[in-house]
Amino acid sequence: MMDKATRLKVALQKSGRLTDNSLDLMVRCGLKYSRGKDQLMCYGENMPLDLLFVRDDDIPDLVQQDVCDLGIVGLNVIEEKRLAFQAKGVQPLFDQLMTLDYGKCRLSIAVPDGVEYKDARSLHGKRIATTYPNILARYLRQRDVQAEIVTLSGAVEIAPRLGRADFICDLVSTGSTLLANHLWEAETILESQAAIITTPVPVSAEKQDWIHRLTMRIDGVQQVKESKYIMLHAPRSKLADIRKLLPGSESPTIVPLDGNGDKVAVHAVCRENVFWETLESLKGAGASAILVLPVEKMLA
Ligand SMILES: Nc1ncnc2c1ncn2[C@@H]1O[C@H](COP(=O)(O)OP(=O)(O)OP(=O)(O)O)[C@@H](O)[C@H]1O
Ligand SMILES: O=P(O)(O)OC[C@H]1O[C@H](OP(=O)(O)OP(=O)(O)O)[C@H](O)[C@@H]1O
Ligand SMILES: [Mg+2]
Repeated sequence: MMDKATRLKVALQKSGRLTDNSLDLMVRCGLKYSRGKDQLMCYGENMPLDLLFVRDDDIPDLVQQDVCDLGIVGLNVIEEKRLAFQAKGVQPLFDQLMTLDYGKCRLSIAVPDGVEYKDARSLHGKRIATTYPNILARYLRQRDVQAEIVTLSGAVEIAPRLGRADFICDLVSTGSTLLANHLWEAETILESQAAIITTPVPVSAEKQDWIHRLTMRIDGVQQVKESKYIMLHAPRSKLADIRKLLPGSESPTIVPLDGNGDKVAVHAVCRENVFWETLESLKGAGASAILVLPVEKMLA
């Protein structure tokens, strides 16, 4: 096992929307861990990698200050911090390594029911409540709109009812929070999902190697989620039709069947979900003995 200085430190959200998915991702990448007594750290038992649990807003700073080598956080927070650093004349040091397939949401302007909104000019001279003042300020600046930004750290959706703002700029996913608060989504200003950020401060060769391995494993984990392995028998004459029906597959393996010159076995990895409709179409095209198997691990 490597010594402390060579162990990767990864910052994750302590408790919130990204926590379960982030921890699950690490486990799928092979991490076995034991949790510290204070619940603030997890120690990797089979990889030189430890997890730190913090507020998501602190993750870019921890990576910026090189306290952590990697952090998993939403693009919304990354962008807000990047702009906040720039506004203070500080060079943002963290780099974006890769995006992840969860935490998908958007930062949108929302308007109280019954209030009109045509385009960004409708915001002119108004008060807008948000947790993302820098992203909103950039949006307004780019459209030459002057408005007052009311920065709140949470519960932004109730600001109009409290008379603190005319509009809000907040995260939306299903839209149910807006609906419950009598607001409607007028415009999206940023699309977001979880991402991994990394310190560009040079790390040791061992750490770099583990960052590379982790990236490859995450790629593999994200790819297998939708992937299926299909096996079927097909008449040689129908192969072209059947190949067209295999969703998102690269060149399939074609194996002759012993004692049956007309038929072959087709094996293919399909990188998209395989629905019953696809199996029915395959059968209709002449396929038989169709098997669909889950893919557990994949390394490109
Ligand atoms: N409704 C949603 N659907 C999907 N992803 C979301 C949703 N809301 C937020 N997110 C993403 O998850 C991140 C964390 O959201 P959460 O609401 O847990 O943050 P928080 O309240 O700021 O937590 P913390 O206590 O860590 O500061 C957001 O920054 C965003 O990237
Ligand atoms: O469009 P929806 O699906 O309703 O999601 C949007 C809501 O989700 C997030 O809050 P979250 O529920 O994570 O709680 P929080 O406000 O305590 O951060 C976000 O801040 C919105 O309020
Ligand atoms: Mg937060």
